[in-house]
Amino acid sequence: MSATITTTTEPEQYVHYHDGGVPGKRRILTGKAAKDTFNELPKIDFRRIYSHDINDRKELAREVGAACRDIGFFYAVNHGVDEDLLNDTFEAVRKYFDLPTDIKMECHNQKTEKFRGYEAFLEGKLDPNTRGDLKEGFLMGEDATDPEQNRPITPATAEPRNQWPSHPSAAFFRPAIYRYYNAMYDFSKRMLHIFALALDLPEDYFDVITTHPMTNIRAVHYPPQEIESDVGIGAHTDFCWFTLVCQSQTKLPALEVLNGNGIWVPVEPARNTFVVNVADFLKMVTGGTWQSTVHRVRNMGGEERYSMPFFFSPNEDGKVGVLEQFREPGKTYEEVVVGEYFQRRLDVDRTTHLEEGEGRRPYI
Ligand SMILES: O=C(O)CCC(=O)C(=O)O
Ligand SMILES: [Fe+2]
Repeated sequence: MSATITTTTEPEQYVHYHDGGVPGKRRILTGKAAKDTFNELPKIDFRRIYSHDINDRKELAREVGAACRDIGFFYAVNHGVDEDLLNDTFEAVRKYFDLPTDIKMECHNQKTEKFRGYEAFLEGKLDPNTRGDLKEGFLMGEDATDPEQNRPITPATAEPRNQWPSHPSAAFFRPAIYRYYNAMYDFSKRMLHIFALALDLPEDYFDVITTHPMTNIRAVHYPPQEIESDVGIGAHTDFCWFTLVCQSQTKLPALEVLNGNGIWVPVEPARNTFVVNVADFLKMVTGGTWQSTVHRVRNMGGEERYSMPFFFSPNEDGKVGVLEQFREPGKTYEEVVVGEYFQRRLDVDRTTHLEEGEGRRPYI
């Protein structure tokens, strides 16, 4: 005779996401199985980034380092970028998205290899399980032919990369975006020093591969979503050193960050505050010790939402590899060419944009 032992096991549940076209999943852990993870983002006071005293900058870096390791996201308060400039940029972004579709479509992003220009509703599809991202956007970035930048890029090219609307009713947009771009660029250069300090490296350690950074602003408009299964932007990681997000003041949070237990943690909108997140290249150099944390947007609060992420990357022809201090003996490590990795990730996004296409335009 044998006794029958029955055990009941809870069905395992997972959160699914796409990381540059590569599907990933994370088990949802609750009760006793739950790990020690974060349930909110720390607020870090960035006044110290402007201090002439290295000890102040190092103290700031310690707080930043802990957030990068444990969360991959934090709020930067007292960042020093002019609040009126940020408000004016939001106003310009709002006005731009209110323009007639044909004026926006003049700069349709499928006309450029680097996806610059206007992206229409549902054309983006970062999570293939959705009907597309419920957002419209405008992407610009490093371009040696735009005089407002007045900076060379690598590899040197005189080919334009950005597209700008030519209609007089949109003339306000380009200067407004450039004021924001140049302010965020300067702040990002300082920010990179803090990340280097947080890794116990000299402040300028990453500067040699960030002399001509790849950069992007994506201005985004998320209408209120009515269908529970929709997303504003599907779950993903960012492919840059780090991202600075300015978001408009909606009553309910819309940006969400995935924690170690597979729970989406809301990012509360806070006035004059940047949301900062570690992205793939910082994860790479730290051998994964810092997290490039998965995030998404769901705009369920019934209000229009606008955001203006600034993505800051190394030089296009730079190479990144795991830093000495994170290498394990006997293991071999390969370097990644920044521009190649970047373009691979961008191409995945661009082809998912082109899937079965009602109203979708071919890449020209
Ligand atoms: O709109 C946001 O708050 C974040 C957008 C985002 O994650 C992205 O554009 O990569
Ligand atoms: Fe993102």
